[in-house]
Amino acid sequence: MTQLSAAQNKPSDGSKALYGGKGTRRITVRDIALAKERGEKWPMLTAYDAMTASVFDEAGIPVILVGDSAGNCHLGYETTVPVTLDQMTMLSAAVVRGTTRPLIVGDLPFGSYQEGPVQALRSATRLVKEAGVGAVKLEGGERSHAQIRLLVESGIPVMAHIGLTPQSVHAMGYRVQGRGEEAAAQLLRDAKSVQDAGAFAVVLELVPAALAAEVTRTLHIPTIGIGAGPDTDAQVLVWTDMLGLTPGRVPKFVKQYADLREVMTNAARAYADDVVAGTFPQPEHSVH
Ligand SMILES: Nc1nc(=O)c2c([nH]1)NC[C@@H]1CN(c3ccc(C(=O)N[C@@H](CCC(=O)O)C(=O)O)cc3)CN21
Ligand SMILES: CC(C)C(=O)C(=O)O
Ligand SMILES: [Mg+2]
Repeated sequence: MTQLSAAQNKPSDGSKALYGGKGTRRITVRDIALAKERGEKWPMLTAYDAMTASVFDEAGIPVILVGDSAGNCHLGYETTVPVTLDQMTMLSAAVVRGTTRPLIVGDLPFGSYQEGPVQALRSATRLVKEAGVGAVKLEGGERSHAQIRLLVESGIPVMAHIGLTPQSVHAMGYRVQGRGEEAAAQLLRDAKSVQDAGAFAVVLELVPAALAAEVTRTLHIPTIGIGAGPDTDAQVLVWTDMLGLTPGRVPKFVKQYADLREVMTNAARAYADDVVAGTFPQPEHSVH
């Protein structure tokens, strides 16, 4: 085992960076903290299954979020609201099994932590013990302070999530947050509150770029932006959005890096055409 060297300010496995580093052991929240000190930007992606997660591991993605966006991106619901803790436990366990290097963060679904800190600890404990995640994420700033505090005191690293919090869609819609003086001040209070509660990082969703930059300068924990401009410490995207697999509209902050829907549709049609024409299977696909 190599020792963590705070003096050299490097990840403990000797690799140079979260992304592009060569280490094979799991990335920890300590490595994430050191990246902010180095001023290093890093990428996060969601994943909901072992196979997709193994691709992102191979690509060097250092942090994978098993998002409750699995609700609309993997399970066919309209929103994230119906997703259950049982479902998140199963999907998180698959992502852990499919990876060796990335830190796996399990999203706590709606209804699994809002009752209070004790419920939050019971839910987070399932993701840690049954799925094997290295951290959990929950939505809310000041309103989730007590939950974050108890989880952190209990030894579970917590990623916070403020700005647009999709589990509250029925109350807030999918609107930009932190616009105007009052709302900006509230977002800053939320950011400081989750940091004070012990969160190791915070997602800023759909907030004005200048405000996200201010939060990033103010906090000592890393900020992870989604629709929050270029000046956060990290970025996150939903994997089916950036690879062109999400059915229907995607948020305008998404950059699409591939069109997997087209690739898969063409492949399925080519296979179907072969079957109908009798050109698949060929002798090499048969046993004799
Ligand atoms: N496929 C997918 N991608 C996501 O990024 C995502 C999910 N699902 N599900 C959970 C949450 C919900 N998110 C959303 C959903 C909708 C908008 C949206 O419609 N935004 C408008 C802008 C609204 C405004 O300007 O006020 C847009 O057109 O992008 C944004 C984020 C982000 N998360
Ligand atoms: C969009 C990210 C931050 C998320 O919470 C999810 O994918 O569920
Ligand atoms: Mg989520």
